[in-house]
Amino acid sequence: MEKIIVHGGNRLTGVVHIEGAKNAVLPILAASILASDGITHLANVPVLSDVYTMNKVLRFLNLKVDFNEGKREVTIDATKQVSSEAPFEYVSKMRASIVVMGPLLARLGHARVALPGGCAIGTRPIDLHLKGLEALGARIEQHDGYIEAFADRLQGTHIYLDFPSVGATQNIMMAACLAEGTTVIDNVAREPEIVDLANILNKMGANVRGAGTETLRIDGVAKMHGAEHSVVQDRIEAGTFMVGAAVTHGNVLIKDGIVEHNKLLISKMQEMGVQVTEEPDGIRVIGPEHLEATDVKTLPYPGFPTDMQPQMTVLQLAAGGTSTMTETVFENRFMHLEELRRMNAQYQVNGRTVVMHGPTDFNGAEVAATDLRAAAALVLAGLIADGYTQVTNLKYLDRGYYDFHKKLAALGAEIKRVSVPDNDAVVLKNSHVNN
Ligand SMILES: CC(=O)N[C@H]1[C@@H](OP(=O)(O)OP(=O)(O)OC[C@H]2O[C@@H](n3ccc(=O)[nH]c3=O)[C@H](O)[C@@H]2O)O[C@H](CO)[C@@H](O)[C@@H]1O
Ligand SMILES: C=C(OP(=O)(O)O)C(=O)O
Repeated sequence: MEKIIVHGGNRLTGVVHIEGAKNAVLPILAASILASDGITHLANVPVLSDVYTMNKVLRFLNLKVDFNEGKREVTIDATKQVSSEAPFEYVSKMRASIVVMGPLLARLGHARVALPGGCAIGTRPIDLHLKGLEALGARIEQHDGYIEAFADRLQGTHIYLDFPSVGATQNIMMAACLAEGTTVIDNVAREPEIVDLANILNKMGANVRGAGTETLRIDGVAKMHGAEHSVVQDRIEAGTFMVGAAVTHGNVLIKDGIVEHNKLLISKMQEMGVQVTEEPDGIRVIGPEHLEATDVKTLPYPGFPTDMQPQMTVLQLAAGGTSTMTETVFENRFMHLEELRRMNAQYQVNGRTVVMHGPTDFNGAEVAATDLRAAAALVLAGLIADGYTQVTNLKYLDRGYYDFHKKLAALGAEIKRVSVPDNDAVVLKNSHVNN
């Protein structure tokens, strides 16, 4: 078992480099299925376990995938016969593999993909993905835990999404690229990762307009080819380090940080007294001595991102007074709070809202991550806790953060990652544990 052990109390200072976005590269890797001609070259690919999983899915589908981790580059050859089945073994590891469905269906007229199921943060149905593909003319069947979709050639149409789902938008837009005629999709997701996907699709020969707005218009083309693309910066990794700087009273430059992508986070942090300024080479975050309370509600982009919610609650708990967080995107994304309670957090959950009472004197404790962003939040709390915090279940952290502990150590945190036999206790010099 691996653990991160952090000793709280150090300010974060310096410069941090941010990787390419997990949530952009996963659908982009799936998009490479559409290239029946030529090679796709991706740069700024983050070295994450989710990327390895998506690469395995693509290899299973008979694509040739080479990942040069040192250079952060992936090349994909999808010109050979592509297979149409993504089995449970992979899809169960990572829900995002469902986005191979649209490209497979569009290219092959058939896709058989294991049902992804839910995860710790919610039930996560895919009804909107399927409704969209059906509207494009696909026949959908569900049996033995698999979704199977068939279509001779998809037909362009007008689709209204009941909710701006990120995954549904991606699946439907990729399917529509090779459909006959024009597809208009209303109420789509507007995340920067959608814009990044549209950008590479267009480089691959597709005709997608409106990415970043509520309506996408896609004129179908007969064939697509490989392209070169550099993945957009990870706004959630950037936001996580911004919170780290703020909560430790630190002073950190998020190298090449994109203000536009984190507007709501920045405005909430400023409301709390954090200094956030745009500089020529990135975003500088300076944490105040005393943080003010604030109320936050998660919403689809450009609203406050649910993927920053757990990290933000650590900042709110550190602030003086009563703060609230309302989670509207996922129904079960407060599991990190139970672990933070073990570190002395005081709060009540009322339905989708948590009411937090700060400032919290966090105590170091042994805590377990329940999901990806929960893992990051627990490490952030450890940075300001009295004594030692041990965070386990790091497989979640590795889905979305590359060398998280090393980047924090480079900014001045006292932190290390250790490997211990499963039944061995690590003895810590922690006054709270020992007393
Ligand atoms: C790989 C990736 O990019 N993951 C992101 C993506 O996930 P993902 O694409 O799964 O998120 P969605 O936007 O689809 O889901 C948002 C909400 O809509 C619901 N829903 C979604 C589809 C559907 O067919 N029916 C339905 O009810 C979900 O259960 C959830 O409650 O967007 C989320 C919301 O910003 C982020 O938290 C995830 O990090
Ligand atoms: C919820 C997340 O990812 P996924 O949709 O891949 O589970 C996330 O990145 O916080």
